[in-house]
Amino acid sequence: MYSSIATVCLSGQLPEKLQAIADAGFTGVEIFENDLTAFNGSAREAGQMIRDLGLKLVTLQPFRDFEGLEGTLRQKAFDRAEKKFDLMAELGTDLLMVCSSIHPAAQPGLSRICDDFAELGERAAARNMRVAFEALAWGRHIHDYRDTWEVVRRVNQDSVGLVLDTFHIFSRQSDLGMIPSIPGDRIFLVQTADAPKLSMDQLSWSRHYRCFPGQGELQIQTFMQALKTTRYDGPLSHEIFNDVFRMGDARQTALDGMRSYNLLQAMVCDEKTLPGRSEVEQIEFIECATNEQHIEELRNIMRALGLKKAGHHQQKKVERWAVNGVNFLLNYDQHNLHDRLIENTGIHICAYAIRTPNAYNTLKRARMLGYEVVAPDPVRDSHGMSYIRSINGAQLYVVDESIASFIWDTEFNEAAEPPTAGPVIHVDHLSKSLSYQDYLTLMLQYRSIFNLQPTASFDVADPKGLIQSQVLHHEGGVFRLALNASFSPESSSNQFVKARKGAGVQHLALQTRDIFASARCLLEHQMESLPIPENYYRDLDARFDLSSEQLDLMQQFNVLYDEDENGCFWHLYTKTPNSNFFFELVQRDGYQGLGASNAFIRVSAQRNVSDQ
Ligand SMILES: O=C(O)c1ccc(O)c(O)c1
Ligand SMILES: [Mg+2]
Repeated sequence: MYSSIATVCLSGQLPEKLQAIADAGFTGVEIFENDLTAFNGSAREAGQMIRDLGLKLVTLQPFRDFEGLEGTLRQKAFDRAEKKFDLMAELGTDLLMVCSSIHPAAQPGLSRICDDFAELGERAAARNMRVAFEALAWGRHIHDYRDTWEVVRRVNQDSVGLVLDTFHIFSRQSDLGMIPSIPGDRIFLVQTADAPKLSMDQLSWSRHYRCFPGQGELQIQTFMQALKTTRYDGPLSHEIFNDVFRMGDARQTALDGMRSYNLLQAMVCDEKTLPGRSEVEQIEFIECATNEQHIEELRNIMRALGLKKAGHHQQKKVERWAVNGVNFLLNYDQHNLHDRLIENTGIHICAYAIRTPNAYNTLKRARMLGYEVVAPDPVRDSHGMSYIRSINGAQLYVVDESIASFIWDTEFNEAAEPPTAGPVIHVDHLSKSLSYQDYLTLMLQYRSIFNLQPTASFDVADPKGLIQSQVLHHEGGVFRLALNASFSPESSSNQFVKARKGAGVQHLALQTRDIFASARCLLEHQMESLPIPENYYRDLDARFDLSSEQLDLMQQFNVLYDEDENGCFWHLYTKTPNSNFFFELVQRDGYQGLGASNAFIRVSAQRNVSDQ
C-alpha cells in the first residue's frame, strides 16, 4: 500500500494544495474534479505539475450519475465518460472513479448496472484505462460496497474494479465480513476517512464532518485488519470533506494526513516494527515560563495552591515547587527574555511532561508516526529529556520513572522526594483552548501516540457563544486532557487563543483530598476564588440531596458540585491570575467527569469578573 490524499481535503487553490501534499511526503494524489475545473491552466499543465512534484496521480474523481440510465440519457453518460478519458490522457492518469448515481432517472437492477459497467470497462480498456466503482452511502440504488463488489465481480473485466471508502461503509453500518473474501487486485482504490459519531443524514455528515483516521470514532482498525487479508497493494487515500480543513492551513492538514496514514500502517504492522500506543501514568511536571517581574506572583500562586519550594535548578533560574504527586517548574531564566509570549502574558504554561512506562518507546512511536522529536541541547540541557514539538511551540516532554528520578536527583539542589504535607495530591486535568484545526491536530497526536480514549464531547454555553469540549482520558489512570474549541470569536476559549496567539493550556486542575482545606489555603495567601452566583446554590439545592450546612459551606468558598453514578465532585476556580490561565481545585470521590454541567457557570462567572 502507498500513501495518497484527495485534493478536496485541503484549503487553497490546486498548486498550493499539491505543494502541501508533496511536502508532507505523500506518494499519490487523487484529483477532485472541481479542483481541476477551477484550475487556471490546462489539464496537461496540471498533470505536469503533479509529476514535477514527484507525485503519482492516482485517479480523477468523481464521475457522477453514470449507471442505471436509459435511452439518450444513457448515451449522454457514455459520451461524458469519453470526454473524461480524454482529460485523463492529458492529465496522465489511467483511473476514473465512478461514484454511484443519485440521478432521479436512474433505474434499479444489478444486471442493468452490470451492463453499463461492462460497456464502460470495454471503452476504458480500449484506451488503456480503468474504472473503479464506489457506493455512495446516499446512492439512489447502490449504497453498499457489497453491491458494487457484486457488479465488479459479475462484470469480470480487468479494467473494472472496486472502491472501498471507509466513510460510506461505516456510515451505513455495512457488515465488513465480505471484505476479506475480495481479491486485493480487484480493489482499485481505498479511500480512508474517519468521523465523529453524529446522528444526521449521511450526506451532510460526510460533506462536513469527515476527519482523518485517528481523529474520529469509526472502527478504522477493524477495516484495516479486513483489508490486510485481501492483500490489497494500491493507494490508501484520504478523502476528507471537512469544514475546518477547508478553511485551515493546508500544510498543517497535509502533515496530519501523513501522520494519519502512518497510523493506518501501524494498525496492521507488528509491535516489533512500531511500539504500541503508550500508557500514561501521570503528569510528571508542569513548566511555567515567566520573568523576574512576575516570579514572585507565581511563587505566591504556588503557596496558595499548597505547594512548597522543593529545590532550585543547579544552573538555571528554574525552581521546583511540589507537593505529593504535583511538580511545577517555575522558569524565569534569562533565556525567556526572548519569549514574546511572556512579554504579552507575564506567566504561561510552556511545557509539561507525561510519564509513560518506557519513554524511549513512546518517542520512537511519535517519531515513526511523523512527529518532530527534539533531543536535549547538548550545551544548554543537562536533563536528558526529549520532547515532542506540539502546536504553537508547546513542548510535550516524555519521561519514564528512571528519567524522572534522574532529573529530580541531579538537576535540582534539594531532596528528590516532594513534600507530602498538604491536601493536594496530583494533577487532575489539563484544559487546552485552541482553534478547531489545532483541536483536530491534537486529537490525532494524543490518541495516536498514547492510549487515550475520547469521552463524548459536550457543548459549554458561554455568554458569547458555544464552546465544544472534548475530554481524552486514560482508562483506569489519572490523566485527563480537555480540548476546547469554538467558532464564536468572542467565546472565552477564543479570547484566550487570541491573547495567547494560538493554542495553549488555559487551565490546570489539581486534585485535593479536601476542597475546603485547599480553599482556606487560597484565602490565607490572598488568592481569591471565582465568585459563584447565589442562584447556583438554589439550583444545587433543588437538584441534589445536600444539607443547608453543606450548601452554606460551598457557597462561602465558591465551591461547585456535581454527582454521577460513581460518586461526588467538588471544585472551585481561582480568579484568573492574568488574562491567560487559571487554576481549578477538585475533590473527587469516585466521580469520573470534569464537572461539565457546571462549565457554563464558570465561563459566565469569569465574564462577570472581567466585566467589572
Ligand atoms: O460527497 C460526494 O459527492 C463524494 C464524492 C466522491 C467520493 O469519493 C465520495 O466519497 C463522496
Ligand atoms: Mg469516496
